[in-house]
Amino acid sequence: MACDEIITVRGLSNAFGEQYVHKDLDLTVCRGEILGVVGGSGTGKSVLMRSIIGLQQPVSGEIEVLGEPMVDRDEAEAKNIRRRWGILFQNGALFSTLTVAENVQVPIREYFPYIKGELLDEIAAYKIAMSGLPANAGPKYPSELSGGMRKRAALARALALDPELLFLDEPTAGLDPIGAAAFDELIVKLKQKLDLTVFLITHDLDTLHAICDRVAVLADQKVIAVGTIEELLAMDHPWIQEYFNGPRGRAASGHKTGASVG
Ligand SMILES: Nc1ncnc2c1ncn2[C@@H]1O[C@H](COP(=O)(O)OP(=O)(O)OP(=O)(O)O)[C@@H](O)[C@H]1O
Repeated sequence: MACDEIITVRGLSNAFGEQYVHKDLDLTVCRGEILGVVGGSGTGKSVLMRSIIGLQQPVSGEIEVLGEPMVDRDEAEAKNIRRRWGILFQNGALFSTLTVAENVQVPIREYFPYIKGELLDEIAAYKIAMSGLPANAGPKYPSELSGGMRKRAALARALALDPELLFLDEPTAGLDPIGAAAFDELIVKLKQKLDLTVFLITHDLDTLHAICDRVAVLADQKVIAVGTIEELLAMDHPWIQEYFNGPRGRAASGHKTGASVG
């Protein structure tokens, strides 16, 4: 099937001082897919995500998201584009002094200040339910939630503005295997219901096998390969072989969850 490009990265280079994280990196994400992004620690997965969402100014290269160029956009234009995606940062990044419901309301208040009172509460409650949290989670503070519930609360906030695109940075890190599998299933369900495209950074081999349509591998400052796990396994790159075909990779391929992609 032809790829309807929702994210296009061409010739991207990122550096901190003299240290290059990416050099001439290319990546395409197709509308409707769950793209897994993997790579060793420090290969620049988070920096890549930050570049795509406009939080990291690249040294060079072009980035287009939802048909809009992202590099050097002025703030007003960038703000309009930002409302079309949701982000779940690595640590959840919830505001600790706000309740779950108030956290979910933050982006709605920012972009739709005329939505107030009961309607605002209802939208937040709907997003909280959609993320698989009980209704009584709304008035709780992040510190009163388990790690898994905090992830779901952060997901509810990421879904607040009905995004077309969802960025997830290691969503299952720190969850027990049952919690992680449940989170994977939730992502697939939401993707199908809401027609989402998902950019998913993960180290979790179970997640890759269970829900990703394609996987992009970062190494040597580039995306060295993109494809289904089967396609990647056919490549003889040592990191890919060790990662997917090592003991943990083989175990994960035999323990897929009931989640399916569609
Ligand atoms: N703000 C920053 N200032 C300086 N260096 C940074 C900054 N952010 C990231 N880096 C460096 O860029 C490199 C890539 O970092 P990044 O967080 O993207 O890696 P990652 O692949 O997401 O790693 P992990 O899997 O451990 O989360 C690292 O060497 C890191 O130290």
